[in-house]
Amino acid sequence: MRVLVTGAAGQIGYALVPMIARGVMLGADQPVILHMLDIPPAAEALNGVVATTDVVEACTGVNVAVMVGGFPRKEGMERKDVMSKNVSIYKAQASALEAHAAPNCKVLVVANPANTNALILKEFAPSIPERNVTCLTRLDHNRALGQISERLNVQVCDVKNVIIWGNHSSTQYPDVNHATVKTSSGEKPVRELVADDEWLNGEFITTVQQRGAAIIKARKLSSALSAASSACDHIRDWVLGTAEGTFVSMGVYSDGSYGVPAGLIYSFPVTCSGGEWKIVQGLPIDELSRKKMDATAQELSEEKALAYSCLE
Ligand SMILES: NC(=O)C1=CN([C@@H]2O[C@H](COP(=O)(O)OP(=O)(O)OC[C@H]3O[C@@H](n4cnc5c(N)ncnc54)[C@H](O)[C@@H]3O)[C@@H](O)[C@H]2O)C=CC1
Ligand SMILES: O=C([O-])CC(=O)C(=O)O
Repeated sequence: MRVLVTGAAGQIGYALVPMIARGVMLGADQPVILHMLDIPPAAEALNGVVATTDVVEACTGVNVAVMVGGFPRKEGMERKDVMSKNVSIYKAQASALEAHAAPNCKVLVVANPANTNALILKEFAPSIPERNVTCLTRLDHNRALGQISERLNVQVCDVKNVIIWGNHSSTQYPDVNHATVKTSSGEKPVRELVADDEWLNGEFITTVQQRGAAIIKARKLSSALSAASSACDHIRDWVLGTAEGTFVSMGVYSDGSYGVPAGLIYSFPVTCSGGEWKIVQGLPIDELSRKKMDATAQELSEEKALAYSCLE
C-alpha cells in the first residue's frame, strides 16, 4: 500500500513515519511505500526524512493519505486560530488527491482545525467518496481512556467504549456513559466503578478537552508522539477492523445520526469492518449529553462558515 504523509518533516511526521514503516499502522505483514511531502522552506529537515516537495508526485497512487501538513497552534491560541493558514492548504491538496490518489484512497486529516480542514478537503474533492474523508479525534479518545485507567488504577487496555463527540477542540464532549472496564467478574460500567458523577461530569471532561493546551503550555510544542500513535490507531482500525464489542471515535461526515446536522465532519462512535466505518446506532443520550453534543455541533457550523470566509 502507498501511504502519503504530508508535513512529514514536522514533529508529528518525524514520529509517524517510522511507526508506519515498522507496521504499527497497517500490520507487520503489509508492505508499504511511503510518500512523504513537505514544503521547500523545510529543506534542511527534508534531508532527514522527506522524499518530495512536489504535491502531485506525493499524491500519485496513494491508498492512505495522512494529512499532517500545516501550522500548529501556539500557547494561548484555540485550534481554530490557525484556520486561515491551514484551510487554504486543504483546499489546494484536495484537488491533488482527487486527481492523483488511488481510487478509494482513505484520508485522515490531522492538522488543525482537523474537522474543518477535513470538511474543506471533502468539499473541494467531490469525487472522493465522503465516507473516505475523516479526521483525527482518536487522540482525545485515547486521552479519555487514559484518564479513566489512571483514576481506577486499571490497565488502559481494559477500558473501552468511551466516546468523543463533535469537534477536536475544547468544545468536544468526552462521554463515558457507555464505557466499560474489564474486571475479574466481567465488564462493569465506568460510571458504576468510578462512582463519582461530579468528577465524571466535570474535571474529567475539562481535562480531556484541555489536554492539548496543557501539553503546549508544558512543552511549548503540541503533542507529537501521542498524535502519531493515535493516527496509526485510527487507520489500523479503519483498514483492519475494530475488535468485537469495541467502538472507537472517528471524525466522519455526519449523515444526521443522533440529531447532528448532516454535512459536518463530527466525531462519532464507530465500528469498522471490511475497510468501512459505521456509526454505532441506538445509544441512549441523556439531557447533559444532548446539550454538550449540540454545543460542539454549533461550533463546527460556525467554523465551517469561518473557513469559507477565509477562502474568499
Ligand atoms: N488532530 C489531532 O489530534 C492533532 C493535530 N495536530 C495538528 O497537526 C499539525 C502538525 O503538527 P506538528 O507536526 O506538530 O507541526 P510541525 O510544524 O512540526 O509540522 C508541520 C509540517 O507541515 C509542513 N507543511 C506546511 N505546509 C505544508 C504543505 N502545504 N504541504 C505539506 N507540508 C506542509 C511544515 O513545513 C512542517 O514540516 C498541526 O496543525 C497541529 O495543530 C497536532 C496534534 C494532534
Ligand atoms: O492542541 C493542539 O493544538 C494539538 C492538538 O490538537 C492536540 O494535542 O490535541
